[in-house]
Amino acid sequence: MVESRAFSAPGKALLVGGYLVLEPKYVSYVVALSSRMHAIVTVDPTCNSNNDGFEVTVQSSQFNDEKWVYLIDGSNNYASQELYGSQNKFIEKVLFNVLNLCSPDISKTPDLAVEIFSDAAYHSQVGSIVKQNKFKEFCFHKKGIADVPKTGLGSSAGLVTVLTASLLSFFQPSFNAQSTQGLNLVHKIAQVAHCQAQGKVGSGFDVAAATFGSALYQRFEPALINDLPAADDPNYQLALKNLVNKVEWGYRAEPVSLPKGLRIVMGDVNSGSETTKLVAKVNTWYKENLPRSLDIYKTIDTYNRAFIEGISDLELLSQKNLEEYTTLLKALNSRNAPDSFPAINKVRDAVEGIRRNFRIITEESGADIEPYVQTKLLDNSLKLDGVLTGMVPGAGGYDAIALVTTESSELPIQTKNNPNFASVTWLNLHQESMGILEENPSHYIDLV
Ligand SMILES: Nc1ncnc2c1ncn2[C@@H]1O[C@H](COP(=O)(O)OP(=O)(O)O)[C@@H](O)[C@H]1O
Ligand SMILES: C[C@@](O)(CCOP(=O)(O)OP(=O)(O)O)CC(=O)O
Repeated sequence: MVESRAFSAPGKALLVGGYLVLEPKYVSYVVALSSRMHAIVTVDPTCNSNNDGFEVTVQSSQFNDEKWVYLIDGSNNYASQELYGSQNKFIEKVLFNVLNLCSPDISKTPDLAVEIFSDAAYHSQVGSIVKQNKFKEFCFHKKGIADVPKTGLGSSAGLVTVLTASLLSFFQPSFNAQSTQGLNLVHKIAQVAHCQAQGKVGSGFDVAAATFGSALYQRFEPALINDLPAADDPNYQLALKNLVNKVEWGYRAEPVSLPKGLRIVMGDVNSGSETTKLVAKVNTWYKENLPRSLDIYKTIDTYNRAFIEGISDLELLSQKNLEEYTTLLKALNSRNAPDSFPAINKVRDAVEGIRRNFRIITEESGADIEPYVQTKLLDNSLKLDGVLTGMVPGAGGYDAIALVTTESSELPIQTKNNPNFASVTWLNLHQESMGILEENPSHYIDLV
């Protein structure tokens, strides 16, 4: 009998903690977004089209029907061979690590098919057409995945996370994406695969958000992944199993959620900044400017924590005194909020402090974290009705702005025909608390 299971995982925006989160001692606040990546794994237990091993076909029909077909013959630590010359490191590394963790018997493994879908906000929608059914809708592009501009919501982290969940659900049928154990398992494998595919160990906040949803995140020690043996080392499998099943990683992913009545609004500006280059420049600046750079990081950390506290104060107020909280939201909508509401001041002062210090780093390091055009855009955004605060998310740069606003702020309407916002596309999404979700596979068929 043909069987299917489906999973989805959210995109991300790092509101506070950029750069600092690369070190385990600093906390960050990452919001999971409603834009989700989806994977549907289908298996016909009687089907095996290749005598030399089993095949895993991963298809992204949204992106010009792109397809990657891997043959796994069990040799060389379950290394896979792509049969038609297409490369996708993210898929390859997920396969490699899931297979090494589960070490299936090749002769008894049927072929697997995985279909990937990504929600619209991950990519520019220019030139795409929408296909939908009663449950889902997706944009279909004429170009392949590498040629469609990204918006920076973490498509590769989402892909790696759902693909890991879907493959684990086949190799470990009792896999439960809602259990702590299931989530931790996906998280570790997805972090390993994502780092290997990227060729670097980032902080992993994007994979954490895809797995656990919105969170206060502190990273694991990078050595955990860096110290794994090479992929073709005979000890790889054992080392991976040990790392995943026995080692305590020590990361923090504590669920958070924006207080009710508030939402996140992402403005896509441009896809112009490369995170790796920005990080390299900031690292050089940091090393050359010690101990002053450490003081700047400590100051930013204090503001980061004040932001987190301010959001939590707002949450508490919404629970304890709904009347005052409702007045606060109304005041925000009519722009005469500040002074009388300490929680608003706390959040705003914190973000101002973070931005001020990143502008110093921008000037001194040459890394355009908050370049002048973004400063202007953010300052103009803060003048709109319903905006609590705003920042350049993640590594910053020219890519995007993130605003925390009231639910009724209607920014697209407020900024229509306003030349100050001509460069901004408001993305249609909201904050989401949940990370990986198991979905109904029948919701992805008959898209027209
Ligand atoms: N829907 C998809 N189907 C297949 N591969 C995808 C998909 N979305 C993302 N990817 C993979 O992730 C890569 C983009 O990753 P990356 O450059 O890290 O961008 P991002 O910042 O969005 O994660 C793509 O080139 C592709 O290999
Ligand atoms: C600098 C960073 O702390 C944050 C980067 O955040 P982005 O959201 O800009 O990331 P990408 O999607 O990888 O471009 C690096 C890190 O945490 O890995």
